[in-house]
Amino acid sequence: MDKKELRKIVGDVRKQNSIFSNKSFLDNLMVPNSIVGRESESKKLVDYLLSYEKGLVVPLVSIYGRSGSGKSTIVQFVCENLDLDFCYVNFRKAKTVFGCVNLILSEMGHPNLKNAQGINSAFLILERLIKETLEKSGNSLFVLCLDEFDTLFYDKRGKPSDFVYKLVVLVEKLRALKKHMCIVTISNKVLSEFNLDDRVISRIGASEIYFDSYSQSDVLKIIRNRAKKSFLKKIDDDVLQHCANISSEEHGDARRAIDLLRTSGEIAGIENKKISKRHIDEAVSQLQKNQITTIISGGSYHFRLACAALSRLTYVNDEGWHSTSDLFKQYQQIISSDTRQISYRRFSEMLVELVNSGIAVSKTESRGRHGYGSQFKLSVDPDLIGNSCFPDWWPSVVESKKRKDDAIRSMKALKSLSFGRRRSRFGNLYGDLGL
Ligand SMILES: Nc1ncnc2c1ncn2[C@@H]1O[C@H](COP(=O)(O)OP(=O)(O)OP(=O)(O)O)[C@@H](O)[C@H]1O
Repeated sequence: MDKKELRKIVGDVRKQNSIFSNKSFLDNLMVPNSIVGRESESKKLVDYLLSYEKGLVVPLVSIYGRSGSGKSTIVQFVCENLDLDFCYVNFRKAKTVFGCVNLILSEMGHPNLKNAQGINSAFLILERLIKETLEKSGNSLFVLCLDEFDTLFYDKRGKPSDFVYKLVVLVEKLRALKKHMCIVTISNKVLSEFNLDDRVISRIGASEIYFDSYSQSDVLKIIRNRAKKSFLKKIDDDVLQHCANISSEEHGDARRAIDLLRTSGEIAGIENKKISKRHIDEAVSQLQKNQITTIISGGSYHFRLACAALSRLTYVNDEGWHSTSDLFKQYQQIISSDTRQISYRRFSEMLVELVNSGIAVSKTESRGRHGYGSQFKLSVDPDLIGNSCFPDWWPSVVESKKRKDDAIRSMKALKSLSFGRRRSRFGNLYGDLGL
């Protein structure tokens, strides 16, 4: 790249941003100054937390619901506006249980620990940091918010339940000092779906707050508010409605709506035009492409093979649902001969990862006397997945599909031709027979 090319990139980016007055209102990580609705969920959380004023707070509150339903936002908004100390951590970046502990420590200003230092010493440090924080502020309640709590349970070798147990023990230790701590877990799943030990379940109780998906009109209110603050010119309401409709197709998702609004603004900015419905539609495909590329580039070689196996079967056979065993066979065909295969069991876990990342959906189906088995279906375009996984290999799949389709077409043509010929040769006979 030379200076001229860089100048062009800078110009394009400025153009892209030209229609915004303040893009920070379209940042999904920012906690807004005001919240649309969600009074009853906020009240429930305040009820749980403020019960410390009467001497007892529940050790754990589980917040759960669909993505983009405002869980993280409401938890942070409530914590920021009450007299308490809190630490908000998103586990998304952690790969192990120990990594999760390190994320908490780092959020509290402590350098990362090495695995060899062990989880017990990590918890001793955490206890000290929490006590110091409460002493410094004079507050009596510390809230530990653990977002994307499910990540903890992806660590098959670690002991997620033990991690939660240690946190609950910490709550009890603080209680003995007349200080309080509440763990707030945030996830798409209900707590009972996690594999927690009985000793943990009996201690944490069942304090849950469910966040229902937003309705289309809730989403519209949220983006109307953001659009007013972030764009230089007013956006037509039918464009905002289109954006809210798309973001509520599956379930009301405020995050998706805000992302769509920002991306369509960037596309319209490059074209130097006002945002229209077309820009929203283009943003839909651009975001999907970006999301898939991020997931796939972050996945292991075997994860990409699992994606490729599902894409190939879907694309070549024009079929939706595929069993684990068919997908495993496909995986074995695609994998390069010099690479060691993963086991069938590990492969089925990988298919679950595919579902968790939103690339596929699954269902359980009866196989008669062979019990029940899982079936998987791609939720995005196979061409997009195939190309993102193995761009050198995918064209050969497209080519083989083309050959297969051509062969089917020729067969059909041949059949109709031979039938036509037969008709013409026996035309009179058919006619005489009234056929
Ligand atoms: N009630 C609301 N009022 C204003 N903005 C909201 C509201 N609910 C959600 N948002 C905005 O929508 C986006 C997504 O919200 P949030 O991250 O809280 O959802 P979530 O339920 O935690 O999603 P996920 O499960 O995917 O983490 C954020 O930009 C947030 O500011």
